[in-house]
Amino acid sequence: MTQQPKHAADPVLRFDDVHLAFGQVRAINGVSFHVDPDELFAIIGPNGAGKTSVFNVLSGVYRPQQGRVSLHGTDILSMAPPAIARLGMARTFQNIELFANLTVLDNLMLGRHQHIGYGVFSALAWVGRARKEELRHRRVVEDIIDFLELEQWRRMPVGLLPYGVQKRVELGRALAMDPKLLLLDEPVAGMNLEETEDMARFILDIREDLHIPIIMVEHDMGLVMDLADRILVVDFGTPITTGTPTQVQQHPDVIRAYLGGDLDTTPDPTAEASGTEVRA
Ligand SMILES: Nc1ncnc2c1ncn2[C@@H]1O[C@H](COP(=O)(O)OP(=O)(O)OP(=O)(O)O)[C@@H](O)[C@H]1O
Repeated sequence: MTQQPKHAADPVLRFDDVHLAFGQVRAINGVSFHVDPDELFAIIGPNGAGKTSVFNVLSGVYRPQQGRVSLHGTDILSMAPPAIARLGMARTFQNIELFANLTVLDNLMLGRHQHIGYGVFSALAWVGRARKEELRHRRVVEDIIDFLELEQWRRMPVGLLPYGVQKRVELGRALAMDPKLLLLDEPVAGMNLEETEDMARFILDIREDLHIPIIMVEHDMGLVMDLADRILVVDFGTPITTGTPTQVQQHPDVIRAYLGGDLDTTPDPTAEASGTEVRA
């Protein structure tokens, strides 16, 4: 995996006054934020608030009617999803999107080839070079397997693995793309407590050891408050506030938008999963 230098620099991402509507539905209504190098930035909001729409704009799936979005200074709004991915925007999904019949190793290799690979013609013309490239990709993938502690499952078809491990493989596939910015869409949804704790540790390691900035959309408020440097709160597509976890938790509009009550982040002892959903 490419280690990215730690430096105080321009934001990695600028998302500036973006508007996206589907007919009468304003999915994103004047949202602006930036992500700094090494930052773990979270986006929270009730169901239908527009969080996934922001990710779909970032990965080129949705094209907004208004606004500017740039990754390391490059305008991405006119680019197609594969080009944005090649630029370094890697994503995991709410619902796992892996090849269930392929092994962990093959899923990760595919993730790498899809976005970085060499063409058939270079393979024919430069057999030696292509082989070297292949070995290099293989080493990167092996590093990711070590990093995410996936050794014991490396030769197993992904479809046979426990849910939490499949989510980890998906994270690995995103890492295989050498991301400049990692988008995590509900990384712990549906996980039990142990799986959630494992995932939290890997997310922190990605930021601290690999220095890859992250945007995370997540409903588990305990996790968000523990991990995020800053949080953007949206409701009905409209930004409510951006701030540190403490600032956000105390913001009256945030409390109102969520519940008309407390933004409770203490674990629910009756909950089976990680149990830190926002509760009334
Ligand atoms: N392709 C689409 N066509 C029509 N409406 C859409 C489309 N995508 C999103 N929307 C609408 O935009 C709004 C925001 O949806 P979005 O999925 O971004 O919310 P969300 O915050 O991610 O919700 P959740 O937490 O439930 O995943 C919703 O009203 C949704 O129905």
